[in-house]
Amino acid sequence: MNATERGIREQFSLWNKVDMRDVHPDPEAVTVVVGCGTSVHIADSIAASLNANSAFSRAVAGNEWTRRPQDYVPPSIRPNILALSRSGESTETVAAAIESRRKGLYVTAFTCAEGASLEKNADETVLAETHAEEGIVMTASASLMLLMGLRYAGISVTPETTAAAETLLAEADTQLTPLLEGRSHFVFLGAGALYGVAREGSLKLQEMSLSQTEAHHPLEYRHGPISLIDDRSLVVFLYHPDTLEEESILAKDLMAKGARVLGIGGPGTVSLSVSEGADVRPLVVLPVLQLFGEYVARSKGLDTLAPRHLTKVVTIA
Ligand SMILES: N[C@@H]1[C@@H](O)[C@H](O)[C@@H](COP(=O)(O)O)O[C@@H]1O
Repeated sequence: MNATERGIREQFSLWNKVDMRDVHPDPEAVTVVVGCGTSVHIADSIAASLNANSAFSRAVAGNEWTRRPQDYVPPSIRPNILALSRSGESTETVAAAIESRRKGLYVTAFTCAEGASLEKNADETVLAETHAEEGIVMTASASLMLLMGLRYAGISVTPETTAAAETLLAEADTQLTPLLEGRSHFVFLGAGALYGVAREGSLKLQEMSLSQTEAHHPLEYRHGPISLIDDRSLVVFLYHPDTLEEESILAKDLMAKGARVLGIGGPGTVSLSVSEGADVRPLVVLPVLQLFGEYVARSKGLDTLAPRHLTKVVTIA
């Protein structure tokens, strides 16, 4: 087992160590959540969770926030910034924090890197302890920042949530191999706060297994992308409990067209049940998406420790 896979399987003990102290959004302010790569996908789930808990928020990619903030939030609004970065050194995220503070905006950082540039350029920082040996691909660190974001949004993440995620991963572990056989077209579907993690599942699969993948809101899939479905398709369906019925009808339709469906929290060729509620579901399902990438990589004979063309941190001179 390489460090990437170990990071996925052994992350749960870290979840229960996260200390959030009293870090919460200002309910009167808009919160812009910034990051790059995995961190901006996690940001998307956090922003959805903040909105659902009455704190207006949106996720913006680091460089977009630095270069054209007016395209995301009107200049008359002065948002607070939540910056996410495992390394604390991604150029675009650090630049977004610096530029935000230059304008007098309050910056909170979630990171795994104590003393890095992001912490130095934030008003407050919450640190997560991750595996020192985590590889290029973000796994436990992504889960930890999502957990922190859910707590930031006021959602209760308890040891029971951790246990539910661990049980789900163990169940997935026994079911994934037969699903993959003959499949080369991968789709991730998720609604609301599950959309960010659907995108993250898709990114994980690209990074780990060099596969072409896509992520969509479930009912958007009928509006064009469905034309690609055939007997090479594998759809990872992250069911939202509020829209289970309409999503189940879509899954049935996809299976009738030849797709296999990994149904997480709903029906599929393989169905995994999720005991926890909608608010923590993005976190509970995330390790399964990480393990999915590992399985597809293994089926292609690829090592996920150091995927081609990727570095752990992207710094731009
Ligand atoms: N290859 C890594 C990605 O896996 C990571 O998601 C991104 C953001 O990193 P960080 O969270 O450290 O800012 O950086 C690089 O592109």
